[in-house]
Amino acid sequence: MGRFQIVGEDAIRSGKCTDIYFERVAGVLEADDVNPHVTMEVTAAALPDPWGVFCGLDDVIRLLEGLPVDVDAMPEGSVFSRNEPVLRISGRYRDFAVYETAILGFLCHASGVASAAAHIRLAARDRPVFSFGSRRQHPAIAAMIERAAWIGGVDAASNTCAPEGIPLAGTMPHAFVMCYPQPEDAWRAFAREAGPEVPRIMLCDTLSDEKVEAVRAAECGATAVRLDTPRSRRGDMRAIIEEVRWELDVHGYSDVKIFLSGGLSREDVVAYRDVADAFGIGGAIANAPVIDFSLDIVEIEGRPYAKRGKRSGVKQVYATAGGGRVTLPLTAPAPEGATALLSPHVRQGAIVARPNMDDARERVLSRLSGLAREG
Ligand SMILES: O=P(O)(O)OC[C@H]1O[C@H](OP(=O)(O)OP(=O)(O)O)[C@H](O)[C@@H]1O
Repeated sequence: MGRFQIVGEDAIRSGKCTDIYFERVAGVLEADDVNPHVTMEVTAAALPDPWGVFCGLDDVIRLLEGLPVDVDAMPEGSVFSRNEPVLRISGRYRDFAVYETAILGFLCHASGVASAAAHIRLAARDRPVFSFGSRRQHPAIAAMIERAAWIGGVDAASNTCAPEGIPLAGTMPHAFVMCYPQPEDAWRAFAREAGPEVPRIMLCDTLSDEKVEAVRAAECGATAVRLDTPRSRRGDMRAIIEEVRWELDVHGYSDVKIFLSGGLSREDVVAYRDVADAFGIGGAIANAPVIDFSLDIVEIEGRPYAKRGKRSGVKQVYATAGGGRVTLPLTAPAPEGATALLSPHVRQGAIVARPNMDDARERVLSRLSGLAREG
């Protein structure tokens, strides 16, 4: 262990970050010379919503690279439903059993964040959504959080360790405003000194009423005002936003946008999307419930075999020509005009297809626009 309570990449990669029961049974299997060829599938038996967004595959592939296994999976950014296999691994059990903990950890967490981001992206309609929640999670996983949020459809992320290519967004902390004698001094300084690429979004709730500060910030050069108070206004927030909008308009600042943040939930986004112009979302994305994926044997030595509650046999998920989805045994003929969703990613340890973050995001956004059209 180093300076922080963090498990290093080497420990994860070598299978040392695992549940102890895998190590205990590995010794038993080895002593008995038992090592069957198995296929295991990743499925979620229940979801917090009717659909989720599959994410975390990139890390799983990097983890399994070099092992004598085959991996087939849906592409990252695929929308999936309960009981649909999103990934399958084939190989000799002892060769990869110890990685189950890390495989599920990668997928459960990233898919939970991506799913929450996608549901909020859908709820926000045309309003921009920014990921502000890396401070709600361990800093060691900030890149994962921001990548999953980006794939889920947010428009930008706040953490400077977000993977390259994700646009960064941020305004100013309350502490910055409080470093100056008055908020106006802080806003003027920001308007004067921040780089030309930085939007002049002024935080307007530090000392006075939001509508008073909003008009003053507009006078100091704000292009948008950030209201970070929904959490503390206990049900009056909509009236406050409308009042701020009114005051900005009557004072000649109808082009100044209203940016909302602070403890926002998906329900808040629905409630305020007609009066707020953009949303900064922290915990509702970063602290999303994980997807409860499990990794189960469905075939041993070519024979369908599964524990109670799981369907035996290797499966394929098809997107049908009519826009539906069906899960069938891999041995069954594909429905006419259907597209198979699980495709090869690793063959005997060699990566044959690598996820692309932006393609994954496009996949989500395209599905969300379909869902939005369906209403
Ligand atoms: O509330 P969440 O949705 O989880 O989003 C993260 C919050 O963190 C920041 O506020 P914070 O009060 O921590 O700091 P600040 O006042 O300096 O911005 C940011 O302004 C959001 O309000």
